[in-house]
Amino acid sequence: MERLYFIVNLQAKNGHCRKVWEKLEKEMGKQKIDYHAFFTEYSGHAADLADSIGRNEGNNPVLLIAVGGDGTIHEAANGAAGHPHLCLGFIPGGSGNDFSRGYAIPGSPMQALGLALRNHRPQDFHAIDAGKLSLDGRDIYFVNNMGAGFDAHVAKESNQTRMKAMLNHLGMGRLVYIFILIKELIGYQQTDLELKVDGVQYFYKKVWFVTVSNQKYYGGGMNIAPDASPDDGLLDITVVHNLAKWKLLLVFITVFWGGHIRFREVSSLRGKEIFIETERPVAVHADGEEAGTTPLGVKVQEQALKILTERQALIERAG
Ligand SMILES: Nc1ncnc2c1ncn2[C@@H]1O[C@H](COP(=O)(O)OP(=O)(O)OP(=O)(O)O)[C@@H](O)[C@H]1O
Repeated sequence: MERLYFIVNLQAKNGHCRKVWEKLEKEMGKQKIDYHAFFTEYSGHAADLADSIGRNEGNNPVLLIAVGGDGTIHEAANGAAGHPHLCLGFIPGGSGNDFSRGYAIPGSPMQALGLALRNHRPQDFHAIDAGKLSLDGRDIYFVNNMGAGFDAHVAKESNQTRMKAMLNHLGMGRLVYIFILIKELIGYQQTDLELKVDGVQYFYKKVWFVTVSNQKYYGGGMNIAPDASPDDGLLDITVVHNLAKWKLLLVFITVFWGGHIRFREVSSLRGKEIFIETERPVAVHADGEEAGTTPLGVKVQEQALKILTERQALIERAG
């Protein structure tokens, strides 16, 4: 049996995650589960905690569960990369929770705890790729996706707004992205973009944004990269360009079911190594967390992380 650790962001979903953790704690108390829990105290702390757990545990098998939102699993993955005996799990307690959607992890915290606590079969652990984003002299891993341009601008504004707290309080946290998107659409200036994918160059005019995805979901359930697979050794690129503002709203609606890829202003590419340069520096996010500005490089890291997932169970049930 693996040693069980939790990294908990009680601040996720504007503090709602505390309630999630209290329920988990109670259940584990009832079942007399042996575990260690650490609580994040600052932005970036989950990465430091995952890294020190990896170092302290030597070669012992460890199941490290991040409890929070996509930002928390993003940080935990950055700390866990390079510690192959760590397996990452996730219990959703944030507002977006795209990691659960994209990696077949239950969306209900109690069911996700059930997955963490049951007797695991080898096929419950799954090796996934990660993206390595290099910019401003730093390397950052992402597990879901990264984006540059309008989407990163919206992510940044959404994370900073007081509206997020209010909507989270009302149980409508996902709406914050939509409100901010409409608000920021009016003044945003598109930019020309140069993209290099596995050595091939592409140019796009008036680009709203470019995303690089390891799995399909993004921004709280939008199907931005319908064909992305987290274990194919490839990253899926989506460029939205040359689009009138009113049409961007139309395209945006279709992203929820992946219909946007049919528009001629949406280009889809796939590759292992990507360089992105823009006419002027634009905001960049990694898994929804602010990461800096363009230019940047991205490289797929094949099977960089091991995660606990229901993926195999879903495949078996479907088959
Ligand atoms: N003690 C803390 N105080 C302030 N911020 C923290 C603390 N611990 C973690 N954070 C930061 O909280 C931010 C948000 O966390 P997270 O993304 O997990 O939740 P969320 O934003 O509610 O969910 P989602 O990303 O799924 O919408 C992250 O940037 C993380 O670095």
